[in-house]
Amino acid sequence: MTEQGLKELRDKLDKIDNQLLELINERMELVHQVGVVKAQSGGAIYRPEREKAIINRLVSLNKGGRLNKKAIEALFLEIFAISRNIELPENIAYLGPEGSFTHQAAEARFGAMSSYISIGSIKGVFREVSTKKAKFGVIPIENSSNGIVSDTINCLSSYNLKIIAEVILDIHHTFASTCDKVNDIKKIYSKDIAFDQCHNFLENFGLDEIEHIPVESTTKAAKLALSEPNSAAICSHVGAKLYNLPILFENIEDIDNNRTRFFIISDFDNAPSGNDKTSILVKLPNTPGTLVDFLTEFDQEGINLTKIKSHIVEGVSIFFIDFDGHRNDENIKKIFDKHGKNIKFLGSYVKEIDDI
Ligand SMILES: C=C(O[C@@H]1C=C(C(=O)O)C=C[C@H]1O)C(=O)O
Repeated sequence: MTEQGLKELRDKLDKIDNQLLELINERMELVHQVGVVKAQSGGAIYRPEREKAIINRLVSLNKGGRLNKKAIEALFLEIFAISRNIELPENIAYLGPEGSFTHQAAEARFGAMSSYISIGSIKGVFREVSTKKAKFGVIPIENSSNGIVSDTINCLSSYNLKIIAEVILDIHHTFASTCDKVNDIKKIYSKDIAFDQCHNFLENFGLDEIEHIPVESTTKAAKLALSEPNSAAICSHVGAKLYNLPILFENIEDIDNNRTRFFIISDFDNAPSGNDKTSILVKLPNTPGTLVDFLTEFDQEGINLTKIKSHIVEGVSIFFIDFDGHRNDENIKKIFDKHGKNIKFLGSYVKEIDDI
């Protein structure tokens, strides 16, 4: 391509950017007006079901262009996040530290312009949202290799907050160190579950015999590995970058679909989107057949169960259950009417995935 050809293309791009800027500003003006209506009526700013409907509509409209679904989603989620900040700037508390996978999940949904507060414990995140220091909280609920996160279930049981969205993140670990040679590494820092998830890698490189030091987070592991000679960290790409720790190997996890599901919690209920999931906690009498009877009712009402996990909270056995549909659906209402006293409703939210 000639210099002239390149200049012409760039001139065209500049024109399109000018139009985009004008259109986005026009959009933000309307968003501001929506914000004023919401402020008058006390309506929730974040409407995940509306955002999902917009993305679905745009994806189905998009025939033949170069943008795929993932690109449309990434573009518009960022626009929505900026929109919400124009309606009302809001804080997001996440399970830290900075650079944690939960931080990544939070940024995937709330974009670059939101204000984030890193909190050291899951309970702390619930507290921030309950006391209204943050409008939203982001916490992990389960990982495909390590199962359910007990602290999150305990807090969902004891706090009166709602799950308003789920976020699924592919979890990749990196092996990072200031050492050039793997043989020079004498100790490895990481979070306990990350060691478990990278067992094959450690064995293949003869790193399973050296000292493994579990610390609270993979970000802290990166920080420690930077300051100590002959050490390494198993951490996220973002964590290594945060401390400028050289990455020796990427994607060292044993299974390639290592995923974590996160919940976004807040203080309001979502309207139905047409493709929702509902989560509940159920406490049933400890007598034979009660669980089977309870689950049979879902079958009779044609409700598709997607997850059931038993869990002990303060010595009492409870069940964490996910199923398709919204709390306002007629068949789901029937279950709540009948078993309301045994059920704690945790939230109905846009379904991102069947199961992890
Ligand atoms: C503008 C609104 O508020 C938020 C921003 C949206 C947007 O930018 O389109 C959509 C849903 C809400 O999360 C709205 O509710 O319509």
